[in-house]
Amino acid sequence: MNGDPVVRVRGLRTQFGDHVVHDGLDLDLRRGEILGVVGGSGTGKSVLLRAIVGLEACQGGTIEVLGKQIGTLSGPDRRALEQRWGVMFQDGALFSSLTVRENVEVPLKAVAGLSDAQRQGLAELKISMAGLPWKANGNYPSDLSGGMRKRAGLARALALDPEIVFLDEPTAGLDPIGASAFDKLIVTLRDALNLSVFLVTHDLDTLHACCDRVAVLAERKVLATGTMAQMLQVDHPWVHEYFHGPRARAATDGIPDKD
Ligand SMILES: Nc1ncnc2c1ncn2[C@@H]1O[C@H](COP(=O)(O)OP(=O)(O)OP(=O)(O)O)[C@@H](O)[C@H]1O
Repeated sequence: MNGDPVVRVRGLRTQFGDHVVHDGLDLDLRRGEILGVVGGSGTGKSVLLRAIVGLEACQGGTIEVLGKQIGTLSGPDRRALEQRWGVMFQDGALFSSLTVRENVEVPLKAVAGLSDAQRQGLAELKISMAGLPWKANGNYPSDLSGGMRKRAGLARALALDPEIVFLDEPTAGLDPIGASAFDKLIVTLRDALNLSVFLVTHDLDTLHACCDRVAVLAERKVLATGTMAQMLQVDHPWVHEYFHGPRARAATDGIPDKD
């Protein structure tokens, strides 16, 4: 990991009507890191993710991804940049009428020159990298458990060999064993594929197991960033309660600090 940011957000402002979600928000995602983005419900974690990938309009500030400023790119440049990241939305956002393999093939259709067989082969590879069994290729999303649907969403996010992966609450709704397996998968894939990972979560276990740094959203901005150990020193009521509360103590029990 080095200090070179692959995502650089400065002075971001987003709002819906009169409701200002972010105001003067600054954030970096460094190359090769797993950054956990936390905050209370409604603090704008998902809106931030969507703004970075260009799915949400911004009312101020700048967002650079891989050195390119989102919002100033021509159509072809924008599409080329979009191929360098993958997004896993909270519910997987899979097409219900397509099999898992067909879902993963969707982004691959943007790649010119791939035969049907090559596209299928690549999709099957990503599905297996996401830890799904072979037979899942032909399953429809409705045939899958919640955890398997998340893995299918992850396979689709990996389809184009991205440099950055955005994960929106990847362990929400999973049982603790499934969540822990997913945490390990994220770290394994980051290491194997040299990914930079922007990970929105409420899950303290995930923060401990995966994240190199944490960014806390509160009061419409990023209030604090740092390692888990540094978060314990932050003197702010919400941050203190989150990182020192009973759930935090349960999550840290027996787990050594990352640093
Ligand atoms: N399309 C929209 N129109 C109006 N308001 C919106 C829209 N999308 C999000 N919001 C509002 O923006 C705020 C931030 O939403 P967001 O989904 O980013 O929160 P969050 O931090 O991800 O919350 P949670 O942890 O509960 O998922 C919320 O108040 C939400 O109601």
